[in-house]
Amino acid sequence: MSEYFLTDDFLLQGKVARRLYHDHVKHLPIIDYHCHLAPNEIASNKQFNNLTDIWLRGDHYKWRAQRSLGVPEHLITGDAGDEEKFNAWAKVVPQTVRNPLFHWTHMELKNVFGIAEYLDEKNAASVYASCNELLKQPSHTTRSILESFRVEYVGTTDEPWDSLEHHQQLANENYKIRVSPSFRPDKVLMIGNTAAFFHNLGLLENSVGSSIKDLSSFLGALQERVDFFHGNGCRVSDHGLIQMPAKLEFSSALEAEFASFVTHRKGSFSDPDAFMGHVLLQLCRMYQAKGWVQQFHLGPIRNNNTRLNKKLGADSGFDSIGDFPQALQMSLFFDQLDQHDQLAKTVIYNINPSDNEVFATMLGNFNDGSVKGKMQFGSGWWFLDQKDGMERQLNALSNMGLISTFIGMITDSRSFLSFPRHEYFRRILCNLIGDEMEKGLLPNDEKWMGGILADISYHNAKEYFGL
Ligand SMILES: O=C(O)[C@@H](O)[C@H](O)[C@H](O)C(=O)CO
Repeated sequence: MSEYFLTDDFLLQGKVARRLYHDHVKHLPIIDYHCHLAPNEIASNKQFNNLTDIWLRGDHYKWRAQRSLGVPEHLITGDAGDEEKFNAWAKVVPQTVRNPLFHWTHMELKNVFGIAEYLDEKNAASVYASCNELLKQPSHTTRSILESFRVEYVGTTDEPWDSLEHHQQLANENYKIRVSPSFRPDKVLMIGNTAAFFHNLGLLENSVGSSIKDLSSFLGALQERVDFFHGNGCRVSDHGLIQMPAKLEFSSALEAEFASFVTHRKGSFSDPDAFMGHVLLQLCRMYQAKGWVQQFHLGPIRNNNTRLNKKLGADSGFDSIGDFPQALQMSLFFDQLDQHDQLAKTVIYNINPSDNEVFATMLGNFNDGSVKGKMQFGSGWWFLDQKDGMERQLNALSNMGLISTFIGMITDSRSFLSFPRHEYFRRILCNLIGDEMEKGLLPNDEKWMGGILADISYHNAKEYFGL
C-alpha cells in the first residue's frame, strides 16, 4: 500500500502555502452559516448508533457514487443492515478517486476518528468497529464533534412553520455555539404543485393560528413568521430556485384568483411565476427591514428520476446542474429592490460553473458602499464544492470582484462529520495564494496575505453576519 496521502501539508504544495495555512488560518474557528444539520440532534446532544447512522444517512453524494458503481439500492437507502451498508460504501471508496468524496472520506476518518488509512472492503470491519466504539463516548456526541472543530456558529435551514423549540433550548442553555435558524419558505412559494402547496399552506396557518384566505393574510402570516424567527435569533434567509423570478407584477385579477384558490383549495393557479415573483419580492423587503442576509441558491434541475424520487423523496441524489439563463433575472430582481433601498445583504450561489463570471460580476452592480462585501458570490456549491469548483469560484471572484471581502466556505451538509470541508477550503485557498506569492505574482508578505486569508476563512463572515 502506498504512503498515506493525508499528511499535515495535504494540498499545500509549497513552503509559503504551508506557512500561510499553519500560521494564519488552521486554528481559526468555523462559522458554518448554511447547512442542513438537524437542530434537535444538537439540542439533544445525540449519540449516533454507528458510523452508518452518522456518515451515510442522508448523504446523497455517497449514494450517487454507489449507484454509479452498480451498488443495489437496498445497500444504499434500502432495508440492508447498517454494517452491510457500511461495507458496501467501504468497498466502493477506492473507486471514488478524484471525486471529492475520496478526500472528504479520508479527512473525516482521520479528523474525527484518528484513522489514517485508506478505507476499503478489507479494513471495513475494523474501521466500523473502532469508529462505533468512539461514537459511544462523550467525545463523539454531536455537540462534542462541533466543539472539536471549533465551530462557533451553525446556520440551520428551517421551514417557516418550524417551532424552533430546539434553537430555543440551546439559546436558553446559553450553549457556547450559536445555533441559529435560517428562514427557508420555498415550499409556500411553489404554488404550481397544488397538493403540496395546500398541505404546506395548512402548516403555515397552524403556525400562526389563523386561516389564510387571501394575499394579505398570506403575506401577513409570512411577516409573522419572519418576526418569530427574528425573535429566535434568525438573521439569514435562504431560497433554492431555478432562477430569480422574471415576473414581479401581481395584478388585481391574480390577487382575486389567489383569494378564491386558497378559499376553495381546489383547481390550479393560473400564474405560478407571477405568484413566486411577487411574494419573493415582498419577502426580500421583509428581510431587508430586519437587517438579515438573504441567500439564493440558483440553477439546479431537481428530482430528475421520477421513479426513484417517488420512492425516496427529494434530496436523494437525483438532482443535477441545470442550464438556465441567470443574469438578466437576477439583475432585474435585485434592481427592483435596490431602487427603493430595499436590497438586503445578499449571497448568490450558482450551481452551473459556466455562470461563475456572471455571478462574480453581478455583485458589483449592487455593492452600494453601505457595508463591506454587501453582495457575496457564494462558495462552490453542491457539484462545485470540490477542489476544481472552489478554485474556479475563487479565481472568478478574484478576477472580477474582490476576494478579500469573501465570506468563505460552508458545509451545506446533513452530516456532523462534514466540517473538514472548511479545512479543505482553507488548504486550497492558502495553496492558491502561496503559489502566486512564490511565483512573484503576489507580494511576498506573509503577514499581509495571511491577514486576507484569515479574513476569508473567518473574520469576514463574523463581521458580515454580525456575530
Ligand atoms: O440547499 C439546497 O437546496 C441544496 O444544498 C440541497 O440541500 C442539496 O441536497 C445539498 O445538500 C447540496 O450540498
